[in-house]
Amino acid sequence: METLSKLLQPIQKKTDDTGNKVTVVGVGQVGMAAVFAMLTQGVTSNIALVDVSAEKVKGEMLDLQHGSAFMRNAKISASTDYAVSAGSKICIVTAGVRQREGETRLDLVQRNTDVLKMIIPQLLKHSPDTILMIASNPVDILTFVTWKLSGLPKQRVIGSGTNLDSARFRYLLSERLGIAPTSCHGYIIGEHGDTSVPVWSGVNIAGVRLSDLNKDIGSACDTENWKVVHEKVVQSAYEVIKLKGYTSWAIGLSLAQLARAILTNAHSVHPGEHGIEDEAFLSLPCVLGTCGVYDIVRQPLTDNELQQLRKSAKVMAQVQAGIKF
Ligand SMILES: NC(=O)C1=CN([C@@H]2O[C@H](COP(=O)(O)OP(=O)(O)OC[C@H]3O[C@@H](n4cnc5c(N)ncnc54)[C@H](O)[C@@H]3O)[C@@H](O)[C@H]2O)C=CC1
Ligand SMILES: CC(=O)C(=O)O
Repeated sequence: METLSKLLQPIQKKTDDTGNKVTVVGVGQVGMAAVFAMLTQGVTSNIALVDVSAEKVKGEMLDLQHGSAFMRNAKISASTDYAVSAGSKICIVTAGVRQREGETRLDLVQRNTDVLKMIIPQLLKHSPDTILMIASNPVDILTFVTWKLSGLPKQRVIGSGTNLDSARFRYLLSERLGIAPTSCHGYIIGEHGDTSVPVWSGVNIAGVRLSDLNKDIGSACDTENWKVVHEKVVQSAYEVIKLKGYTSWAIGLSLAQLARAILTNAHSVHPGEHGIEDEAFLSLPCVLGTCGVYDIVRQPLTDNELQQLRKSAKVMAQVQAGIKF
């Protein structure tokens, strides 16, 4: 008798199905930060990695598997073959090129559209019921591209959008107010990045709106110059890219939070990408759960905030018009 048979008396065949499988396509800085956050936070116990580089994807898989005993018994698989992604509840796409110093996110659009053309049909072939979550940049436009390529209903195509910008905003508010980021409530909506819109009218601490204390907050005539907080949010990625070459930890944590909301059917509200009009995807506060986006919160906006959101949508539409599908 072999050792295994001496140890175990089989009662039934084991299944690998955990019901919470997540595939991450692109095992670069963003993909691996998201994977590490999801595994260490116990967001999923079943991760599949896919990348074009066979060596890199195998190396990342082995390195994580060697850490298994420090985590929560997750199954970690990897391949260049999309069959490894079969049965995923969520597929997160972080593959493609990133900005070099001096480039904007919009500069990446056609190169990363071409990458998505290869990836999306493969993901859907193996996981037809999946929710697609896009992080590759320019994320708003690539979420629109994914929606077009996939033919899925909008509620199942989600971009990480301004979830990251909002987290940066809350951190910077916390620094100025001396209050924890989790207790500083505020949303950035619209484009992830350069034309993002800070909803100053709703920023609050324990329900106390800062705009009731300073009616000019965030505007050009605000003598306390709070608008610099949003300016810093917009500059954040450029600053980090200049310093370390890429951004990774914050977006990894942001993706893990969105994945958790879906896998736990949390009905929690996140500024995620959604098709606000037929031809543009921009971030608005969305209620997320196991079926994807359930609702969009009807956030009251000032005329100025609405005008900025429309400007964001216009920029998106202009860039989208030039994409070759
Ligand atoms: N939405 C957000 O808030 C953020 C988005 N990003 C974006 O995420 C993307 C990835 O950034 P990084 O991880 O830093 O880049 P990276 O260069 O470190 O990794 C990209 C990975 O994609 C893989 N890849 C390329 N083409 C592929 C294909 N056709 N199929 C499968 N894998 C493929 C590469 O082999 C590489 O491993 C960029 O577009 C970047 O701009 C980055 C930070 C924040
Ligand atoms: C690169 C990028 O999109 C970010 O860190 O915001």
